[in-house]
Amino acid sequence: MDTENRVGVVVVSAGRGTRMGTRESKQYLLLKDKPIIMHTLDVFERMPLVQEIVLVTGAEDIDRCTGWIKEYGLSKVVKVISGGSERQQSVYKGLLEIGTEWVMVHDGVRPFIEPEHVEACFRKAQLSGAAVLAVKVKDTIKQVSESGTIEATPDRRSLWAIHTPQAFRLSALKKAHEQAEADGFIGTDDSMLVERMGIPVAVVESSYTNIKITTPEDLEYAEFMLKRRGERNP
Ligand SMILES: Nc1ccn([C@@H]2O[C@H](COP(=O)(O)OP(=O)(O)OP(=O)(O)O)[C@@H](O)[C@H]2O)c(=O)n1
Ligand SMILES: C[C@](O)(CO)[C@H](O)COP(=O)(O)O
Repeated sequence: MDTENRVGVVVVSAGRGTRMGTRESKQYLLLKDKPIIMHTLDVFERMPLVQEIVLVTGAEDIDRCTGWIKEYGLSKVVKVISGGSERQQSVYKGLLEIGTEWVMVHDGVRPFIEPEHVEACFRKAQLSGAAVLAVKVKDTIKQVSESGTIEATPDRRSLWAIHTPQAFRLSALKKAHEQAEADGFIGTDDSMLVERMGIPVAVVESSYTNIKITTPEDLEYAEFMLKRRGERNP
């Protein structure tokens, strides 16, 4: 496969998981005896499209992650580095280690991403410059004031919940991060940084199962998802 058709992946895993409330950071909790982060890395490891993976983790977790990567035979993980205090800083540190023309950024705590959606996101980015996975919102979304009163009800037909991976030309994403840093701007995802550079970002439909494991009830759903996956691919 030529270099234009290969992509590097930054998997961010340096968060504390405060909303999960466990002593162990959520990305290292075991699902079917395997740390969540290893389930996530495994999806990208198996994709021919993926040339290299950079794992961004806590400084204190580098050694055990390196051990697991060997144990699970993840040959595409070329670097394990420490992240920053914000997700955005963790992503930027990962970008500095990527050597491919295209990059995808993925949350370490989204282990149920489907390879066909990863591929669709990358192909769309190659055509349009930048692309993210997302799902249409199912609820009615309200904008609520600090005092707890509804201020606005945006038209649901235009609302999407944004997922990862998010795919970009590496040079464009790096530039967007550097501009955000210079402006003191912190975004909750990478596409926000690219959008503010005036670059259009395409949205590709993902699956509702691509959850970000965030709060305790997500773990029960994750167990269910793994069981279902095991039954489908015994
Ligand atoms: N400084 C940070 C913060 C977050 N992340 C990663 O970004 C992803 C999405 O973040 P989130 O789910 O919010 O994770 P946490 O920040 O760990 O969770 P919380 O906000 O509940 O503390 C996770 O894989 C997390 O490890 C990161 O690499 N570096
Ligand atoms: C990048 C992201 O997963 C897209 O939904 C999300 O914005 C991460 O936000 P968090 O505050 O770190 O959970």
